[in-house]
Amino acid sequence: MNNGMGRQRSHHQRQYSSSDNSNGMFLENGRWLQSAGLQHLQNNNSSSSSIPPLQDYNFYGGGGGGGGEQALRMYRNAQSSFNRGNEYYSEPTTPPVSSRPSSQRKNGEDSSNDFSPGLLDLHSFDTELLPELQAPGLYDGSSLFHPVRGRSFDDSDPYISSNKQTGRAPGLPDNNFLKSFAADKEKTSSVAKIKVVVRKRPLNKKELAKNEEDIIDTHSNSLTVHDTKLKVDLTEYVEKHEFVFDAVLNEEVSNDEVYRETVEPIVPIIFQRVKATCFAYGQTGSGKTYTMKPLPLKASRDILRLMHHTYRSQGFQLFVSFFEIYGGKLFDLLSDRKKLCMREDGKQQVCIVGLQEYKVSDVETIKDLIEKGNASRSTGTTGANEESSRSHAILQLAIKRSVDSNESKPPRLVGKLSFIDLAGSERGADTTDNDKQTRMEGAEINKSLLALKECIRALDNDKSHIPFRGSKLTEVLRDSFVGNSRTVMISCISPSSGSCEHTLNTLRYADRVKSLSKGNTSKKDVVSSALNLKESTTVPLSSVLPVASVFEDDANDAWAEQDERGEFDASEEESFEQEKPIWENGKLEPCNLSISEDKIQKPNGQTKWKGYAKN
Ligand SMILES: Nc1ncnc2c1ncn2[C@@H]1O[C@H](COP(=O)(O)OP(=O)(O)OP(=O)(O)O)[C@@H](O)[C@H]1O
Repeated sequence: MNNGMGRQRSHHQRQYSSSDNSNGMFLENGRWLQSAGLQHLQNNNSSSSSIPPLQDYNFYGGGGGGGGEQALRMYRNAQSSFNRGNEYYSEPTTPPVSSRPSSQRKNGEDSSNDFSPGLLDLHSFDTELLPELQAPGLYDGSSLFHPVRGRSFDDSDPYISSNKQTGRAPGLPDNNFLKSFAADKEKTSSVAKIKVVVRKRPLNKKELAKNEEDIIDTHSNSLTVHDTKLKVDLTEYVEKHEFVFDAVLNEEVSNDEVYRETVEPIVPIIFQRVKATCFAYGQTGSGKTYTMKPLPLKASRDILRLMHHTYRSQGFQLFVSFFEIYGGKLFDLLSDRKKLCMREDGKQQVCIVGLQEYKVSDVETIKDLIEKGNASRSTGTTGANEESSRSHAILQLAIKRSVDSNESKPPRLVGKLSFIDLAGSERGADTTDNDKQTRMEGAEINKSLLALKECIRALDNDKSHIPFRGSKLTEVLRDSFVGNSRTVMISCISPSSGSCEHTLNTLRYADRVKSLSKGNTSKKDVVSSALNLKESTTVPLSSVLPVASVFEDDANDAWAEQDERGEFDASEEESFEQEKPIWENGKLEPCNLSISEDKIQKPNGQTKWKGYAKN
């Protein structure tokens, strides 16, 4: 865990930083905001930035003629130019977090412009999705341009109000709106249920100092692990393991690209009654927190953009909650680590009683909340990571809407996007120099990760009973795997030879999750396992020859291919299916893989393996 806000780095101490350490938090903001590509948010006084004129990019493909992809590209272009201009939506009427200490907040405050926490409980219907997205007159077009009754989001939106002044009707032209709504529905069904992405981090200083080698070769959506082993006669040989995923991101990929590949495609479908989850899995120190930390802020920025633009006048509201599971118990990270209870209602929906939800309408407030939550997380030092997450942290962005535009009733959940930064998993061997509490934490963490694996296995085997109750983590994750849900798993791996065993475990785990994907047949599973079996080939280390480094060039080539990948949709699932015969027919068939390997030594001690066929 690398969120050092307001935290001391004393060994074996759990730090529960209080949220009032805002100065430290803001000082540290810059570092991770930069990694999130949101450095413009660093200046807390920047809320006066002017709002750029927005055009209707018909984000969901309205306009016909394959407009979906084009619209998405235009939207992305708009986003990047928007970001380059260091501008973002802000709600000047929303007080910053720091001005409203939790002690002064009253539960149930319900001003749409207030930074108002709400309590999640069993009676608020929060866990049940709004049955159908019903914009008034949506399909008959009769009242498309009638603003919803009561206070809707755009009432306080400076951009929208300026539109009103210029006489432009709120809402999109009806044809486009209807088309885009229909396209939304299509879009929802076209996004794959489970997407598994692997991210390889660079070798760190410790690994370089130990002369550990980079044993992972990445391609566009596959990777090879070069596992050096010893025979009984102590001669070394290399075993190669090939894996195929939806995407493989190498050490040169930025957090922005990670977002584009993983979360960005699922943001729009949250408005279509979908619960989506993005979680990072991997050994301690593999980069889970580094990967997960920027994602919620980027996602909220896009959600707010959609709320302000595509879905304006629809009465959507965004709520943020942030809690952690530590030692099998739940703590509210936005409410002074208040202990929470998890309950199941009659419909087997999991409710977290007492969890504070904050209604938010600008990126700045969300940033402050995320900072506050991160500063309250439990971290500790393990043998493998100085700032290791000792908890599973769950940040949820919930989109809600008032029923029948009736503001007196609590808003109902439309969709939800959950981000889970899983605690680092450790082997017993890694814990030898840790104290008892750290070891017990490790055991608890391993238990929940094991429970997660059991659930995945049960789902994989179409078992009628899924052991979600095996841990708090799996109870929380339950709606990620069942019903109208989408899951993105980011498997983080270290490239170093010293982590080979962990890396293989992570990749096998990810392979297992991938096999849950919609449309995966047993045939595919067989192919998949056969694939990895066939491609585990051995090469004597004596054949390894040190030659000049071509590492940089190769990596760049690989990433030119990666960059050209379009948005993630069902066709990716299909292409995954379609790629199988290619694999079987020899593009990466065993003969290609068993050709002798050249091990190329880089000046910095990294190694580039060559000799496989690129796909
Ligand atoms: N892709 C990356 N590029 C550069 N540095 C990275 C990358 N991934 C991780 N790191 C660095 O590696 C270190 C460990 O990363 P991080 O804390 O995210 O690991 P973790 O998997 O969350 O560990 P734990 O499970 O113990 O919390 C951090 O210093 C982080 O900055």
